[in-house]
Amino acid sequence: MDTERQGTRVWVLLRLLPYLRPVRSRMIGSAVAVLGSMVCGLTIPLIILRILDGPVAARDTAPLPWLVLAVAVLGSTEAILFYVRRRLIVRPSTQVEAALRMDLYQHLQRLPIAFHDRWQSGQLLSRAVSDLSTLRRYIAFGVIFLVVNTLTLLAGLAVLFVLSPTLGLITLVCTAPLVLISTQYESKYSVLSRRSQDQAGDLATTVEESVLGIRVLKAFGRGRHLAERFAAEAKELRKTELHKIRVLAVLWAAIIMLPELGIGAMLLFGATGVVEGSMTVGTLVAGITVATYLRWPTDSIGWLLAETNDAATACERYWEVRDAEISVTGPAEPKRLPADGVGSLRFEGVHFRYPGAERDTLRGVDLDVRPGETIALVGATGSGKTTLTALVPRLADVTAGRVTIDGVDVRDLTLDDLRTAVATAFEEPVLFSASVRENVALGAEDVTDAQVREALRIAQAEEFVDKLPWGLDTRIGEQGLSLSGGQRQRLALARAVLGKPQVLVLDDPLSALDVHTEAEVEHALRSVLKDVTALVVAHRPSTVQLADRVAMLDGGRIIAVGQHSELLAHNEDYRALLSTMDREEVST
Ligand SMILES: Nc1ncnc2c1ncn2[C@@H]1O[C@H](COP(=O)(O)OP(=O)(O)OP(=O)(O)O)[C@@H](O)[C@H]1O
Repeated sequence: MDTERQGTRVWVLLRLLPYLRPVRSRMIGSAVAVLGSMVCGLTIPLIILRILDGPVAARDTAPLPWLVLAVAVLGSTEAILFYVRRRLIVRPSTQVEAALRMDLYQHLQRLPIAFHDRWQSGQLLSRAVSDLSTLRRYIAFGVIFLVVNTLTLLAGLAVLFVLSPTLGLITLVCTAPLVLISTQYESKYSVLSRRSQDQAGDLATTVEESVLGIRVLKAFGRGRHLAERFAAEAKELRKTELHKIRVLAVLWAAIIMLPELGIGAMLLFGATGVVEGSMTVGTLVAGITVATYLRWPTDSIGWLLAETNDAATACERYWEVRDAEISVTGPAEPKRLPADGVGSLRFEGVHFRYPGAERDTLRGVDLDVRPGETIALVGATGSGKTTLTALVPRLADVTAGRVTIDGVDVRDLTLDDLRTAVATAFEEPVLFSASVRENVALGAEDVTDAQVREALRIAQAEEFVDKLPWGLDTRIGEQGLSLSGGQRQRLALARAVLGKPQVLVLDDPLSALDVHTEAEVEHALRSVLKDVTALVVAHRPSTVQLADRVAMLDGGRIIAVGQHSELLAHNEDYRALLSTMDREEVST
């Protein structure tokens, strides 16, 4: 890895510092505790040396109890400090993880729809969950042990050199290659381990898809095709797992062999030294004990460096999302909607281009939706209807031109004011696993039951909600799966009208419904649209019938505006479009 890249990786980790600041005393305390425990561990061999070269050599047991007591005290302190480290670090590491996760979540809420269109939800989920746990583990363990184990290794080698340069040199000769080998193999292992996780994820997706899509697969007789895909993926995963085991086998062979060779060499040179009188037994035993103590710090360095690598990758993935620009923001000097506003909605010379697209999706749209009027937006698929409606609540911003409500550019309003004035319902009603009340209020504060009931009444949903086992308190499952399509749509409409918005933007609420349910929702829509300015994307002639006027979009431009009957009588393109809508309706 080149130096510049290394530098960037260190930088992404350093960007965590502001999150660590509030917990720095506990982190430092934890590092000091673990350092203290290592010092205790390294001091014990020195007392063994004193025992062997003192009382044992002199055959004098008098100082023995004190020295043994010192070993016991040092041993217990080592254990207690280890415990203290763990206690000190648990809270800060989870606190940092929670703060990072909260900031990520808030950022995701504020990022524009264009961002969410580009990113797979699985990617965001894995960053919010597994990458942040990797970081927590690194903060709680990796970074502290990387520092402390390096210091212990250096201190241990220094002790060995002081005891006997020969023993020090032997340990150094065995330790250096071990650190190198483990660093190299750990990074190989971490690449393989990432690959096997990805492959296991792909395998799980194949299983999930084949279970969810079992009807389609059976109906089309494609079970065999998927089984072959599964077998190929499982084979790849097995290959990676075997590769992982081969890498681990080499690594562990080195981890076991090199220190044992070192101890063999120490025994050879040390025992010769003892026989020749150039080394005491105490020095030899203490040297071997220190060398044995250094095994964990030595073996772990490669693994801790790999953990650092993983943490830097997790961090990079985290900042990638956090650095994504929030392009839709409130204005520095917001304006207010006029108090006597009537809810007129205008598009003036609106252009819009999706980020990265080569041409504009909307190319100069002018449209005036009068107060209280409902305009149905029709056009061939891909003509830009949904895109145009997204500009009103600022799910995206115009590239040129402007959208105004009562003469005020929507970009001059605070996002809160704008989203109080404009309510939206989408073609696919999204409901959350919560009660009916919570789904309708959707986090709006100070909403009374009477208001929720009124919204349900307007959306013709009160009757069926009252028949649910716990009325407003009935929890509806994820995506409202326990409700019918028409019921879900009516709840989404109730949500839209709850705050009595001045402007309603609806993406055809009738399009995904069967004929019977459509009638129920159509009834609801009539009631919802009565007193509000509305722009409704229409995919069906039945939706068009609900509107006062119709605007026809073609290739990102409005090509005709007028009453349905007028357009039907005089506009050839409109008649052609309606006949395709009719055909689609018959075929659904
Ligand atoms: N996130 C996006 N990034 C790039 N291009 C997009 C994006 N979303 C839509 N488009 C493109 O913009 C054009 C207009 O799409 P839009 O969804 O507004 O059409 P529509 O008229 O609502 O179509 P439909 O009737 O099928 O819903 C299409 O060509 C589409 O491919």
